[in-house]
Amino acid sequence: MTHTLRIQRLAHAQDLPLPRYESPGAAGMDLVAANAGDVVLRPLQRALVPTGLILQLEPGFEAQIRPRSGLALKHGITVLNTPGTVDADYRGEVQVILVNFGSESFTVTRGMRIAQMVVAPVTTVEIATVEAVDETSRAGSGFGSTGLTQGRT
Ligand SMILES: O=c1ccn([C@H]2C[C@H](O)[C@@H](COP(=O)(O)OP(=O)(O)OP(=O)(O)O)O2)c(=O)[nH]1
Repeated sequence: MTHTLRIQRLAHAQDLPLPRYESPGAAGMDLVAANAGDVVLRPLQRALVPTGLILQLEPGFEAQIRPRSGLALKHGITVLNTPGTVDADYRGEVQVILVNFGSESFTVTRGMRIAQMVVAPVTTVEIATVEAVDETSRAGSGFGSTGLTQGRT
C-alpha cells in the first residue's frame, strides 16, 4: 500500500534531489548529503551529516536510516546507529551518523548518496507487568545454544 510522505526541504537543500525509489521494487530511498562543504572522515571517525529534510510521517510509521551496501563494501562507510529511527512525531532535520570503518580517509561531498531510508509500520504495545512470564520448551536457551550438542556453530 502506498502512503504519502510529506517532506519539507530546508533552505540548504533546495537544490538537492528528493529521496526516491531507484527501482520499482526498491525498499529504500537514497538520502543525499546536504553538508555545505566536504566532510572528511578519517579511519574510525564518525560525523553527523545533514540531509536538509524534515519528514512528516503518518502516525504508526517510522523511517529507518540504513547504510548503502556499496559504500560499506568499497569504503567501509556505514551508519553507526543502523537502523537509525526517525519517529513519526519528529520534526527536526533528518541527519545521518556515518562512520568510517575503512583504512583510508573518506570524503563526503554535498549531494553524495550516503544512506537509504526505509519507511516501515510500527507496532506499539501496552506494557502489562506479570509475576512470571509463560514457560516455553526453549526457556532461556540462546546465544548459540542450538548448535552446541551437534558441534555446529
Ligand atoms: O539516525 C538518526 C536517528 C535519529 N534521528 C532523529 C529522528 C528521531 O526521531 C530523533 C531521536 O532519535 P533517537 O530516539 O534515536 O535518539 P535518542 O538518542 O534516543 O534521543 P532522544 O532522547 O532525543 O529521543 O532523532 C535522525 O535524524 N537520524
